[in-house]
Amino acid sequence: MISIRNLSKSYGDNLILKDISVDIEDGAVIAIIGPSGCGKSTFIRCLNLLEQPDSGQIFIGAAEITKKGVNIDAVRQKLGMVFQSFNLFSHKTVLENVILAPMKVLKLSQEQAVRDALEYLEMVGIANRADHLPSQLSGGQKQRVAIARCLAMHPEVILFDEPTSALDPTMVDEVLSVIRKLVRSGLSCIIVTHEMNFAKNVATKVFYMDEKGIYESGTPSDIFERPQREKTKIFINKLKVFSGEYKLSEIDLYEILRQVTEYCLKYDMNKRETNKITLICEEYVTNLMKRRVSDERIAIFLRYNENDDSKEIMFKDNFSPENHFESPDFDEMSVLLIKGFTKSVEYRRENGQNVFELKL
Ligand SMILES: Nc1ncnc2c1ncn2[C@@H]1O[C@H](COP(=O)(O)OP(=O)(O)OP(=O)(O)O)[C@@H](O)[C@H]1O
Repeated sequence: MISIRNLSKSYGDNLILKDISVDIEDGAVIAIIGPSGCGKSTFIRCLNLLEQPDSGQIFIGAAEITKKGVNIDAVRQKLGMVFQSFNLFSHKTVLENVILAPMKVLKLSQEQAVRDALEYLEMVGIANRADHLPSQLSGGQKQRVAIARCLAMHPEVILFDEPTSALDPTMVDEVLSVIRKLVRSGLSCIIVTHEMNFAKNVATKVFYMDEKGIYESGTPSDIFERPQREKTKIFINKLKVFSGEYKLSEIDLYEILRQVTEYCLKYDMNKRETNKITLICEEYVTNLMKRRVSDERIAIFLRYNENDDSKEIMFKDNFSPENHFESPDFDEMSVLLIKGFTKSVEYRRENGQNVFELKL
Protein backbone atom coordinates (compact mmCIF):
# COMPACT_ATOMS: atom_id res chain seq x y z
CA MET A 1 0.00 0.00 0.00
CA ILE A 2 1.11 3.55 -0.70
CA SER A 3 0.07 5.96 2.05
CA ILE A 4 0.30 9.66 1.44
CA ARG A 5 0.01 11.97 4.41
CA ASN A 6 -0.43 15.77 4.22
CA LEU A 7 1.54 16.12 0.99
CA SER A 8 2.10 19.70 -0.18
CA LYS A 9 4.13 21.05 -3.07
CA SER A 10 4.73 24.54 -4.45
CA TYR A 11 6.78 25.87 -7.33
CA GLY A 12 8.08 29.16 -5.97
CA ASP A 13 5.03 31.02 -4.64
CA ASN A 14 2.64 28.86 -6.64
CA LEU A 15 1.01 26.29 -4.36
CA ILE A 16 0.14 23.28 -6.53
CA LEU A 17 -0.73 20.51 -4.06
CA LYS A 18 -2.16 21.26 -0.65
CA ASP A 19 -2.23 18.80 2.18
CA ILE A 20 -3.14 15.64 0.27
CA SER A 21 -3.74 12.48 2.29
CA VAL A 22 -4.78 9.28 0.59
CA ASP A 23 -4.12 5.53 0.64
CA ILE A 24 -3.58 3.50 -2.50
CA GLU A 25 -4.18 -0.23 -2.02
CA ASP A 26 -2.01 -2.95 -3.54
CA GLY A 27 -3.38 -4.04 -6.89
CA ALA A 28 -5.29 -0.78 -7.39
CA VAL A 29 -5.47 0.84 -10.79
CA ILE A 30 -5.87 4.55 -10.18
CA ALA A 31 -6.79 6.92 -12.98
CA ILE A 32 -6.00 10.53 -12.20
CA ILE A 33 -8.09 12.99 -14.17
CA GLY A 34 -8.69 16.70 -13.92
CA PRO A 35 -8.31 20.00 -15.73
CA SER A 36 -5.05 20.98 -17.33
CA GLY A 37 -2.56 22.42 -14.86
CA CYS A 38 -4.31 21.14 -11.71
CA GLY A 39 -1.19 19.26 -10.58
CA LYS A 40 -1.76 15.67 -11.75
CA SER A 41 1.78 15.20 -13.06
CA THR A 42 3.26 17.00 -10.08
CA PHE A 43 1.39 14.61 -7.78
CA ILE A 44 2.73 11.43 -9.36
CA ARG A 45 6.19 12.92 -9.79
CA CYS A 46 6.21 13.52 -6.02
CA LEU A 47 5.37 9.84 -5.48
CA ASN A 48 8.66 8.64 -6.92
CA LEU A 49 10.55 11.72 -5.77
CA LEU A 50 11.13 13.20 -9.21
CA GLU A 51 9.72 16.24 -7.43
CA GLN A 52 10.58 16.76 -3.80
CA PRO A 53 7.43 17.42 -1.74
CA ASP A 54 7.67 20.54 0.48
CA SER A 55 5.98 18.77 3.34
CA GLY A 56 4.16 15.58 4.18
CA GLN A 57 5.09 11.95 4.12
CA ILE A 58 4.84 9.09 1.65
CA PHE A 59 5.03 5.47 2.77
CA ILE A 60 5.38 2.33 0.70
CA GLY A 61 4.13 -0.30 3.09
CA ALA A 62 5.76 0.66 6.39
CA ALA A 63 8.80 2.34 4.81
CA GLU A 64 8.78 6.13 4.62
CA ILE A 65 10.32 7.23 1.32
CA THR A 66 10.24 10.92 2.18
CA LYS A 67 12.67 10.39 5.04
CA LYS A 68 16.06 12.08 4.79
CA GLY A 69 18.83 9.90 3.31
CA VAL A 70 16.46 7.49 1.57
CA ASN A 71 17.88 5.53 -1.39
CA ILE A 72 16.17 7.25 -4.32
CA ASP A 73 17.18 4.53 -6.82
CA ALA A 74 15.46 1.94 -4.65
CA VAL A 75 12.32 4.10 -4.49
CA ARG A 76 12.27 4.53 -8.27
CA GLN A 77 12.78 0.81 -8.73
CA LYS A 78 9.63 0.16 -6.70
CA LEU A 79 7.66 2.98 -8.33
CA GLY A 80 8.55 2.87 -12.03
CA MET A 81 7.54 5.75 -14.27
CA VAL A 82 6.49 5.90 -17.90
CA PHE A 83 6.68 9.43 -19.31
CA GLN A 84 4.68 11.24 -21.94
CA SER A 85 7.81 11.74 -24.03
CA PHE A 86 9.22 8.18 -23.70
CA ASN A 87 12.70 9.34 -22.51
CA LEU A 88 14.60 6.58 -24.37
CA PHE A 89 18.34 6.90 -24.99
CA SER A 90 18.46 7.79 -28.66
CA HIS A 91 21.94 6.35 -29.35
CA LYS A 92 21.10 2.96 -27.81
CA THR A 93 19.08 0.17 -29.39
CA VAL A 94 15.74 -0.94 -28.02
CA LEU A 95 17.38 -3.88 -26.25
CA GLU A 96 20.18 -1.74 -24.80
CA ASN A 97 17.62 0.73 -23.46
CA VAL A 98 15.83 -2.08 -21.65
CA ILE A 99 18.86 -3.88 -20.16
CA LEU A 100 20.67 -0.77 -18.94
CA ALA A 101 19.02 -0.22 -15.56
CA PRO A 102 18.60 -3.91 -14.63
CA MET A 103 22.38 -4.40 -15.11
CA LYS A 104 23.33 -1.18 -13.36
CA VAL A 105 20.83 -1.03 -10.52
CA LEU A 106 19.66 -4.64 -10.08
CA LYS A 107 23.18 -5.92 -10.89
CA LEU A 108 21.88 -8.56 -13.31
CA SER A 109 24.37 -10.26 -15.60
CA GLN A 110 24.09 -9.15 -19.22
CA GLU A 111 22.84 -12.60 -20.18
CA GLN A 112 20.06 -12.52 -17.60
CA ALA A 113 19.16 -8.91 -18.41
CA VAL A 114 18.88 -9.73 -22.13
CA ARG A 115 16.73 -12.77 -21.41
CA ASP A 116 14.38 -10.71 -19.22
CA ALA A 117 14.34 -7.79 -21.67
CA LEU A 118 13.31 -10.00 -24.58
CA GLU A 119 10.50 -11.39 -22.47
CA TYR A 120 9.19 -7.91 -21.66
CA LEU A 121 9.64 -6.72 -25.24
CA GLU A 122 7.62 -9.76 -26.29
CA MET A 123 4.95 -8.81 -23.78
CA VAL A 124 4.56 -5.36 -25.33
CA GLY A 125 4.74 -6.82 -28.84
CA ILE A 126 8.02 -5.32 -30.00
CA ALA A 127 10.67 -8.05 -29.54
CA ASN A 128 11.20 -8.11 -33.32
CA ARG A 129 12.57 -4.55 -33.14
CA ALA A 130 15.12 -5.27 -30.39
CA ASP A 131 18.07 -4.12 -32.49
CA HIS A 132 16.42 -0.95 -33.79
CA LEU A 133 17.27 2.54 -32.65
CA PRO A 134 14.42 4.63 -31.20
CA SER A 135 14.55 6.90 -34.27
CA GLN A 136 13.50 3.92 -36.39
CA LEU A 137 10.32 3.43 -34.35
CA SER A 138 6.91 5.09 -34.34
CA GLY A 139 5.71 6.97 -31.24
CA GLY A 140 3.51 4.08 -30.15
CA GLN A 141 6.40 1.62 -30.52
CA LYS A 142 8.71 3.90 -28.53
CA GLN A 143 6.17 4.10 -25.74
CA ARG A 144 5.86 0.30 -25.68
CA VAL A 145 9.65 0.06 -25.35
CA ALA A 146 9.48 2.54 -22.47
CA ILE A 147 6.90 0.30 -20.80
CA ALA A 148 9.12 -2.78 -21.29
CA ARG A 149 12.05 -0.85 -19.83
CA CYS A 150 9.96 -0.01 -16.80
CA LEU A 151 8.75 -3.61 -16.38
CA ALA A 152 12.33 -4.89 -16.51
CA MET A 153 12.93 -3.23 -13.14
CA HIS A 154 10.16 -5.33 -11.54
CA PRO A 155 8.34 -2.32 -10.07
CA GLU A 156 5.62 -2.76 -7.48
CA VAL A 157 3.65 0.06 -9.07
CA ILE A 158 3.95 1.78 -12.44
CA LEU A 159 3.22 5.50 -12.64
CA PHE A 160 2.09 6.54 -16.11
CA ASP A 161 2.29 10.26 -16.78
CA GLU A 162 -0.09 10.90 -19.69
CA PRO A 163 1.38 7.98 -21.66
CA THR A 164 -0.60 8.69 -24.83
CA SER A 165 -0.64 12.49 -24.92
CA ALA A 166 2.36 12.82 -27.22
CA LEU A 167 1.11 10.21 -29.66
CA ASP A 168 -0.53 10.51 -33.00
CA PRO A 169 -4.21 9.46 -32.47
CA THR A 170 -3.68 6.31 -34.56
CA MET A 171 -1.14 5.03 -32.02
CA VAL A 172 -3.06 5.67 -28.83
CA ASP A 173 -4.89 2.33 -28.87
CA GLU A 174 -1.80 0.13 -29.16
CA VAL A 175 -0.34 1.73 -26.01
CA LEU A 176 -3.63 1.61 -24.09
CA SER A 177 -4.01 -2.07 -25.04
CA VAL A 178 -0.60 -2.83 -23.56
CA ILE A 179 -1.49 -0.99 -20.35
CA ARG A 180 -4.79 -2.87 -20.21
CA LYS A 181 -2.86 -6.14 -20.52
CA LEU A 182 -0.56 -5.19 -17.62
CA VAL A 183 -3.53 -4.25 -15.49
CA ARG A 184 -5.15 -7.62 -16.21
CA SER A 185 -1.94 -9.35 -15.10
CA GLY A 186 -2.45 -7.73 -11.67
CA LEU A 187 0.10 -4.93 -11.77
CA SER A 188 -0.73 -1.82 -9.74
CA CYS A 189 -0.79 1.33 -11.83
CA ILE A 190 -1.39 5.01 -11.31
CA ILE A 191 -2.22 6.67 -14.59
CA VAL A 192 -2.57 10.36 -15.29
CA THR A 193 -4.77 10.46 -18.35
CA HIS A 194 -7.02 12.57 -20.50
CA GLU A 195 -8.50 9.38 -22.02
CA MET A 196 -11.81 9.32 -20.17
CA ASN A 197 -13.05 6.06 -21.70
CA PHE A 198 -9.86 4.33 -20.72
CA ALA A 199 -10.16 5.66 -17.15
CA LYS A 200 -13.78 4.55 -17.06
CA ASN A 201 -13.08 1.03 -18.30
CA VAL A 202 -9.73 0.17 -16.75
CA ALA A 203 -9.41 1.93 -13.40
CA THR A 204 -10.51 0.45 -10.10
CA LYS A 205 -10.59 3.95 -8.68
CA VAL A 206 -10.62 7.45 -10.13
CA PHE A 207 -9.12 10.53 -8.51
CA TYR A 208 -10.55 13.78 -9.82
CA MET A 209 -8.00 16.46 -9.02
CA ASP A 210 -8.92 20.11 -8.58
CA GLU A 211 -8.46 22.89 -6.03
CA LYS A 212 -4.91 21.68 -5.28
CA GLY A 213 -5.95 18.24 -4.16
CA ILE A 214 -7.98 15.10 -4.75
CA TYR A 215 -11.28 16.92 -4.99
CA GLU A 216 -13.38 13.76 -5.40
CA SER A 217 -12.52 10.08 -5.64
CA GLY A 218 -14.51 6.93 -6.18
CA THR A 219 -15.12 4.01 -8.47
CA PRO A 220 -15.38 4.84 -12.17
CA SER A 221 -19.19 4.64 -11.90
CA ASP A 222 -19.18 6.97 -8.88
CA ILE A 223 -17.16 9.56 -10.72
CA PHE A 224 -18.45 9.21 -14.27
CA GLU A 225 -22.11 8.42 -13.57
CA ARG A 226 -22.81 9.95 -10.15
CA PRO A 227 -20.32 12.72 -9.48
CA GLN A 228 -21.27 14.44 -6.24
CA ARG A 229 -19.35 17.68 -6.24
CA GLU A 230 -19.91 20.66 -8.49
CA LYS A 231 -16.51 20.87 -10.19
CA THR A 232 -16.44 17.12 -10.85
CA LYS A 233 -19.88 17.38 -12.44
CA ILE A 234 -18.79 20.23 -14.65
CA PHE A 235 -15.66 18.37 -15.74
CA ILE A 236 -17.33 15.01 -16.28
CA ASN A 237 -20.48 16.24 -17.95
CA LYS A 238 -18.58 18.73 -20.02
CA LEU A 239 -20.96 21.30 -18.63
CA LYS A 240 -20.70 24.67 -20.25
CA VAL A 241 -21.64 27.16 -17.64
CA PHE A 242 -22.72 30.78 -17.74
CA SER A 243 -23.18 32.75 -14.56
CA GLY A 244 -23.95 36.39 -13.99
CA GLU A 245 -24.90 38.25 -10.85
CA TYR A 246 -26.60 41.61 -11.10
CA LYS A 247 -27.68 44.39 -8.77
CA LEU A 248 -31.21 45.23 -9.79
CA SER A 249 -30.78 48.98 -9.36
CA GLU A 250 -27.96 48.93 -11.92
CA ILE A 251 -29.24 46.30 -14.26
CA ASP A 252 -28.94 46.65 -18.03
CA LEU A 253 -31.36 44.12 -19.44
CA TYR A 254 -30.04 44.36 -22.99
CA GLU A 255 -26.49 43.79 -21.86
CA ILE A 256 -27.61 40.63 -20.02
CA LEU A 257 -29.45 39.40 -23.10
CA ARG A 258 -26.38 40.08 -25.21
CA GLN A 259 -24.23 38.03 -22.81
CA VAL A 260 -26.73 35.16 -22.81
CA THR A 261 -26.94 35.17 -26.61
CA GLU A 262 -23.17 35.19 -26.86
CA TYR A 263 -22.99 32.16 -24.55
CA CYS A 264 -25.57 30.25 -26.60
CA LEU A 265 -23.83 31.01 -29.87
CA LYS A 266 -20.43 30.08 -28.46
CA TYR A 267 -21.68 26.55 -27.80
CA ASP A 268 -23.41 26.19 -31.15
CA MET A 269 -26.96 26.19 -29.88
CA ASN A 270 -29.42 26.64 -32.70
CA LYS A 271 -31.44 29.81 -33.21
CA ARG A 272 -34.62 28.37 -31.70
CA GLU A 273 -32.89 27.28 -28.49
CA THR A 274 -31.03 30.56 -28.26
CA ASN A 275 -34.29 32.51 -28.65
CA LYS A 276 -36.02 30.40 -26.02
CA ILE A 277 -33.26 30.96 -23.49
CA THR A 278 -32.98 34.69 -24.08
CA LEU A 279 -36.77 35.10 -23.97
CA ILE A 280 -37.03 33.24 -20.67
CA CYS A 281 -34.28 35.41 -19.21
CA GLU A 282 -35.96 38.53 -20.55
CA GLU A 283 -39.37 37.64 -19.07
CA TYR A 284 -37.92 36.74 -15.73
CA VAL A 285 -35.68 39.76 -15.36
CA THR A 286 -38.35 42.19 -16.65
CA ASN A 287 -40.80 40.95 -14.06
CA LEU A 288 -38.33 41.42 -11.25
CA MET A 289 -37.31 44.84 -12.54
CA LYS A 290 -40.90 46.02 -12.18
CA ARG A 291 -40.77 45.63 -8.44
CA ARG A 292 -37.37 47.11 -7.90
CA VAL A 293 -36.73 47.60 -4.23
CA SER A 294 -33.59 48.97 -2.60
CA ASP A 295 -30.73 46.54 -3.01
CA GLU A 296 -32.16 43.46 -4.61
CA ARG A 297 -29.88 41.16 -6.57
CA ILE A 298 -30.49 38.48 -9.09
CA ALA A 299 -28.25 35.81 -10.49
CA ILE A 300 -28.61 33.86 -13.71
CA PHE A 301 -26.94 30.50 -14.28
CA LEU A 302 -27.09 28.59 -17.53
CA ARG A 303 -25.80 25.03 -17.83
CA TYR A 304 -25.47 23.22 -21.09
CA ASN A 305 -24.48 19.56 -20.94
CA GLU A 306 -22.74 18.67 -24.19
CA ASN A 307 -23.01 14.94 -23.48
CA ASP A 308 -26.81 14.72 -23.50
CA ASP A 309 -27.58 18.15 -25.02
CA SER A 310 -29.65 19.12 -21.95
CA LYS A 311 -29.98 22.75 -20.95
CA GLU A 312 -30.89 24.26 -17.61
CA ILE A 313 -31.51 27.77 -16.45
CA MET A 314 -31.35 28.72 -12.80
CA PHE A 315 -32.42 32.07 -11.40
CA LYS A 316 -31.69 33.16 -7.88
CA ASP A 317 -32.89 36.34 -6.26
CA ASN A 318 -33.06 37.73 -2.77
CA PHE A 319 -36.60 39.02 -3.02
CA SER A 320 -39.04 37.96 -0.36
CA PRO A 321 -40.81 34.64 -1.04
CA GLU A 322 -44.15 36.23 -1.87
CA ASN A 323 -42.53 37.93 -4.86
CA HIS A 324 -41.70 34.70 -6.55
CA PHE A 325 -42.49 33.47 -10.02
CA GLU A 326 -45.91 32.01 -9.35
CA SER A 327 -47.13 34.82 -7.14
CA PRO A 328 -50.06 36.90 -8.44
CA ASP A 329 -47.71 39.84 -9.04
CA PHE A 330 -45.83 37.96 -11.67
CA ASP A 331 -47.15 38.65 -15.13
CA GLU A 332 -49.44 35.84 -16.22
CA MET A 333 -48.25 35.84 -19.82
CA SER A 334 -44.66 35.59 -18.65
CA VAL A 335 -45.47 32.55 -16.55
CA LEU A 336 -47.27 30.89 -19.45
CA LEU A 337 -44.42 31.64 -21.80
CA ILE A 338 -41.75 30.33 -19.44
CA LYS A 339 -43.75 27.19 -18.72
CA GLY A 340 -44.43 26.65 -22.41
CA PHE A 341 -40.73 26.77 -23.19
CA THR A 342 -39.57 24.44 -20.44
CA LYS A 343 -39.94 20.77 -19.51
CA SER A 344 -40.01 21.52 -15.80
CA VAL A 345 -39.91 24.46 -13.41
CA GLU A 346 -38.91 23.92 -9.81
CA TYR A 347 -39.09 26.52 -7.12
CA ARG A 348 -37.47 26.42 -3.70
CA ARG A 349 -36.24 28.74 -0.97
CA GLU A 350 -32.55 28.28 -0.26
CA ASN A 351 -30.44 30.34 2.14
CA GLY A 352 -32.97 33.19 2.12
CA GLN A 353 -33.19 33.23 -1.66
CA ASN A 354 -35.77 32.30 -4.25
CA VAL A 355 -34.34 29.65 -6.53
CA PHE A 356 -35.92 28.57 -9.81
CA GLU A 357 -34.59 25.72 -11.81
CA LEU A 358 -35.89 25.39 -15.32
CA LYS A 359 -35.10 22.45 -17.57
CA LEU A 360 -35.45 23.02 -21.28
N1 LIG B 1 9.06 22.52 -12.73
C1 LIG B 1 8.10 23.43 -12.64
N2 LIG B 1 8.38 24.70 -12.26
C2 LIG B 1 7.40 25.62 -12.12
N3 LIG B 1 6.09 25.37 -12.35
C3 LIG B 1 5.76 24.13 -12.73
C4 LIG B 1 6.73 23.10 -12.89
N4 LIG B 1 6.07 21.97 -13.28
C5 LIG B 1 4.78 22.29 -13.35
N5 LIG B 1 4.58 23.58 -13.02
C6 LIG B 1 3.28 24.27 -12.95
O1 LIG B 1 2.51 23.60 -11.96
C7 LIG B 1 1.14 23.50 -12.37
C8 LIG B 1 0.73 22.04 -12.35
O2 LIG B 1 1.42 21.37 -13.38
P1 LIG B 1 1.19 19.84 -13.69
O3 LIG B 1 2.01 19.50 -14.90
O4 LIG B 1 1.40 19.04 -12.47
O5 LIG B 1 -0.37 19.83 -14.06
P2 LIG B 1 -1.23 18.74 -14.82
O6 LIG B 1 -2.52 18.65 -14.11
O7 LIG B 1 -0.44 17.48 -14.98
O8 LIG B 1 -1.45 19.45 -16.23
P3 LIG B 1 -1.65 18.83 -17.70
O9 LIG B 1 -2.90 18.01 -17.67
O10 LIG B 1 -1.81 20.05 -18.57
O11 LIG B 1 -0.42 18.07 -18.02
C9 LIG B 1 1.06 24.16 -13.72
O12 LIG B 1 0.62 25.48 -13.53
C10 LIG B 1 2.48 24.13 -14.24
O13 LIG B 1 2.71 25.23 -15.10
